[in-house]
Amino acid sequence: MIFLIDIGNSRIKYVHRLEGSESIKLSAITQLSNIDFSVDDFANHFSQATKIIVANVGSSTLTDALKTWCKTQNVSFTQVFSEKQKNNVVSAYQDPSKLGIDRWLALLAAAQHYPNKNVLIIDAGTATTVDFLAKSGQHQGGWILAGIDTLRASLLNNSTLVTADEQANSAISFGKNTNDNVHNACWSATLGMIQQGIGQAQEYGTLDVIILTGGNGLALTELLLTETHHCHESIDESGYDNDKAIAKEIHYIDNFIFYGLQAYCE
Ligand SMILES: Nc1ncnc2c1ncn2[C@@H]1O[C@H](COP(=O)(O)OP(=O)(O)O)[C@@H](O)[C@H]1O
Ligand SMILES: CC(C)(COP(=O)(O)O)[C@@H](O)C(=O)NCCC(=O)O
Ligand SMILES: [K+]
Repeated sequence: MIFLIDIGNSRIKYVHRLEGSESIKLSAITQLSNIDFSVDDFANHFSQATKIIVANVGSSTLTDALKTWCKTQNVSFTQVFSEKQKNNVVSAYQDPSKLGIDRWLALLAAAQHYPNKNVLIIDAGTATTVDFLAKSGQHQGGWILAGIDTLRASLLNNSTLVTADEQANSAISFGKNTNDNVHNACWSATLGMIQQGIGQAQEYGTLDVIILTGGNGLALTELLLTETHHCHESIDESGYDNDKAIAKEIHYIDNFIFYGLQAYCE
């Protein structure tokens, strides 16, 4: 059984490939907090593995241990790294090896799922990243912002009277207590970056697809759909659409980077 593993700075996520007859399907995602996962867990999770393909943006401790474990179990181990080019995708980075492998894999997945389309990718995890892939396959770069939880933690760790709960549902209305002021600002700032990213992407022409993924991807997709007009809703008296559609398609895909990892299975 082939396992595809994505190690982020907060959570480890993995799927295994369901070798079907016609097309390769992926299992549901298993998601574990990094603090709840260690060498002792490998046998529990990967005992059926014949091959492991891993992408890691965290410390190498886990991947070093996993590589050793695979050797003892006679399991094939491959760790993937960002490249200058793969298939028709070309990295924008001056040093392509420095682009987060999760971002690189999402670019490959976007090119495979939406060929010849302008695609904006938002991966909302420990950090919220934005990447723009032009229809030519040329990555145009992006942004890295502290993720929703990271924004909140940075504020709490650097102030005295500011307090906030661990998690709160996503909202961007003005808060009337400290907790809501902190939480709603994190969501509003992140949504604002996404809206700025849409504007930057539209400089390259029609934005065909927006993909959101990552732990906070679903909440941000819902916010984007409700808070931003995504269709021609208002025509002013001059008859001009004064509200350009932001994209033809907006999708939340929770296991998006695993499709990019698939490109390294062959
Ligand atoms: N059930 C959950 N467990 C942990 N984090 C969650 C959960 N649901 C949403 N999140 C949010 O997702 C973020 C982690 O997303 P993820 O994409 O797994 O991060 P990374 O790839 O950086 O490890 C957390 O910071 C938190 O804000
Ligand atoms: C920005 C990231 C930390 C996001 O990772 P995550 O939020 O999934 O932990 C990761 O893509 C990364 O480590 N990037 C390297 C720096 C760069 O992409 O320029
Ligand atoms: K991630």
